[in-house]
Amino acid sequence: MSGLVVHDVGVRFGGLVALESVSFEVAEGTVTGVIGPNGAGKTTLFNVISGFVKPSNGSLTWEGKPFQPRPDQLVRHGMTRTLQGVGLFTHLTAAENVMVGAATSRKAGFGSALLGLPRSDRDERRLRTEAIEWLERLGAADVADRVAGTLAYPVQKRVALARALISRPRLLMLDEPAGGLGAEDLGPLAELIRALPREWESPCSVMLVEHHMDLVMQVCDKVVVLDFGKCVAQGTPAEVQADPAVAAAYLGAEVPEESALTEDEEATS
Ligand SMILES: Nc1ncnc2c1ncn2[C@@H]1O[C@H](COP(=O)(O)OP(=O)(O)OP(=O)(O)O)[C@@H](O)[C@H]1O
Repeated sequence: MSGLVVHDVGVRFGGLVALESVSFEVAEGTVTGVIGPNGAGKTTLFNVISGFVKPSNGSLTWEGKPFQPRPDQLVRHGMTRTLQGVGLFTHLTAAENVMVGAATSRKAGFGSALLGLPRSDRDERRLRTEAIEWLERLGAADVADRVAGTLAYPVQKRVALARALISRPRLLMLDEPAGGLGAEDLGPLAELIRALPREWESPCSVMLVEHHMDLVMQVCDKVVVLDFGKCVAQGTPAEVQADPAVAAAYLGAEVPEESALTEDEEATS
C-alpha cells in the first residue's frame, strides 16, 4: 500500500466535531470519491490532507511514510489540489496561469519572473512549451494566449486542471470539479478523470470531493461516505449505493438515482 492512508482522523472546531475517527486508504493508481451531505466534513478532510487544518487526533501516511502535511510543501510531496471555483489569475493568459502551477516546483522560471527575480529565458521558454502541452492534453491549447478572465467557465476549469497537472502530482485532490459545468461538459470530464491514474505519462491517484453523483459513480474505484463527520460507508460505487447507511445519510431517503441527488444537493448548496 503506497498511496495515502488516513487513520483515525478527528477534527474539532471548538465544540463542533467536524471529523470523527475517519479512516480510509487511497490506493495508488485509483480514483477515490468523498461524498456526503452539506456540512458532512468533506472540505475539512481535504484541508487536513493539504495541511490547512491540523487534526485533533489521528495520522496520515503517504507513500509508506508518516505524513504531516504543510500547504507550502504539498507540491514537493507530489500532491496538488484544485479549488471549488477556478482560482485563476484572471489578468494572466491561460498559458501563464499553467506556468504558475509549475513555478512552485522549479528553481527558475515564470514564478521568479512574476516576483521580478532574475530568471533564465531558456527555462521560461521550456516552461511555456510544457504549459501549452498540458493545455493541449486538456483540449484548451487554442486559448493559450487569451486572458483567463475572458474565458468561458468550463474552459477556465480546464486551465485550472492543467495548472494542477503540470507539477506532475502523484495525488491530485479535485474539489467539486463538476461544479458550474453543464451536462455537455461532464462526459469529457469523466473521461479525463478516469485517464489520470492509468493512461497519462505521469499517472496519479485522484481524490474527488463532488456532489454530482453521476460523475462520482462513473469515475470512482472507491467511494467514502461522510455524514456528520463520521465515515458511514466505504466501498465500490455499487456497494455504497446499496448501503442503507448511505440512504439514511442523504435526507433519510433512498439514495436517489442519476442526477436527482445532484439537484437536491445543488438546491441546498
Ligand atoms: N474553520 C471552521 N471553523 C468552524 N467550523 C467549521 C470550520 N470549517 C468547517 N466548519 C464546520 O465543520 C463542519 C464540516 O464542514 P465542511 O465544510 O468540511 O463540510 P462539507 O462536507 O465540505 O460541506 P459542503 O458540502 O457544504 O461543502 C460544518 O459544520 C462546518 O460548519
